[in-house]
Amino acid sequence: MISVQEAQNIINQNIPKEKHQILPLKEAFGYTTSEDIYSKYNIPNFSQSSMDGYAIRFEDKDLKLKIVGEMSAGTTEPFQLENGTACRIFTGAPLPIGADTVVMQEKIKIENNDYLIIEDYDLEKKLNIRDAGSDAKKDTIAISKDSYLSAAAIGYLAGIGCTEVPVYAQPSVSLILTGNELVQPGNNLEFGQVFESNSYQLESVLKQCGINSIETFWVKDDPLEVEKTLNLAISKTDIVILVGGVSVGDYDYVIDATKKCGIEQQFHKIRQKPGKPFYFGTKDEKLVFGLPGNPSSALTCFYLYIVPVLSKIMKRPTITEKTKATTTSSYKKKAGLTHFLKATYADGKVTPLHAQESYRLQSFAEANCLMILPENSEGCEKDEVVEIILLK
Ligand SMILES: Nc1nc2c(c(=O)[nH]1)N[C@H]1C(S)=C(S)[C@@H](COP(=O)(O)OP(=O)(O)OC[C@H]3O[C@@H](n4cnc5c(N)ncnc54)[C@H](O)[C@@H]3O)O[C@H]1N2
Ligand code: MOO
Repeated sequence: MISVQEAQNIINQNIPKEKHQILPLKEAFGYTTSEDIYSKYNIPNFSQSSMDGYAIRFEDKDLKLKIVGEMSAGTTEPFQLENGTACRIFTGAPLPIGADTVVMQEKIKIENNDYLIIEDYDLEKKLNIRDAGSDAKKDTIAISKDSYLSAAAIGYLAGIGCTEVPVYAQPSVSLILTGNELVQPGNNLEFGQVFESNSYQLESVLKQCGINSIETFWVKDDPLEVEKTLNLAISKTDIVILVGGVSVGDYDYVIDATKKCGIEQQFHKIRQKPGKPFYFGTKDEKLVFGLPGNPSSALTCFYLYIVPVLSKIMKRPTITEKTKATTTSSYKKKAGLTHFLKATYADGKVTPLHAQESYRLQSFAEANCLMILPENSEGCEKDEVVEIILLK
């Protein structure tokens, strides 16, 4: 058995190089750019009014100005503004040639229907004008390499006319759920049967990590079936996650199957609770994880070991964050294993929940963090500062 830190180090040493792909802009949300993105246009590509009002030459601000012409958003015909005149203008419209300032319509008076008197004592030259190229300059970097594409970033790229984005590719993932006892929700639960919940939580958290390409297989505790499915999964996808059957029982065939499929074991079993029987292996650039079947153990191991891998491959912000908090109660444990307790965190304080057993998901459903009690500790006292992993 190895320590949590050793397990994390071994996984880190085996993370494959990131791959690149070009995606249509509409599909790029949640990815990270793998190259600098240049703007092909000045945005805005003309001097633009940011208010409904009147375009003027600033030097004319104290004159009575004759209102000539109108510019509305979408006007494509240029208009020349002469001295001593003003032009009606609306938000988003191009500025007439010669105009350098826009006065809001709330700050003027109209005389004799078509004469403008300005009553804006704070008026400054260039007020209410968006300069050409002020949001993006032609042939300069609009969004740099390694930027996370949030909703706003996608909107910005659309606004500069971008249609395709170079991004770090997402790995494809297979999930293999093993167990004779498993039935899908929706069926009657017969004696000895268990509703299959791991695929539900793992598909959800994979999606949260930005993985859409997920192939899910359910197999019986049958050595040949496990081996055949693992061979298929590893030939088709970059990452394979087996669930259940990684322990020492007579029906736990996963470790044998990995050997038969030529997967090189990097480690099996970690000094931690829950999740002690966690397995990690590699085949060429492909990664194989064996999560313990107990749902709480499976999800804890996923957060600890698979979330960081996905975030590194895709250079995406991770959905977990390590920080410190003060305990609201004591918790006792034996030295020997690192414990990850389902807990709630608020205002700098962490409270371990009841129901820490690894078959139970009830407390996990309530938890927003995992509280870490190190291998050699015998627990914690109330008001002690401990490390926690926030789950976003
Ligand atoms: N003699 C020993 N027995 C066990 C040890 C050990 O060290 N010595 N370790 C225990 C620990 S810790 C864990 S964790 C489990 C892990 O076992 P497996 O990975 O082999 O998982 P299974 O036996 O297949 O299942 C465990 C448990 O989880 C339920 N399960 C499995 N898959 C699902 C699923 N998709 N959805 C919902 N529930 C699932 C399954 O029914 C079992 O109750 O081994 C201990 N034993
Ligand atoms: O370590 Mo197991 O994952 O606690 O039940």
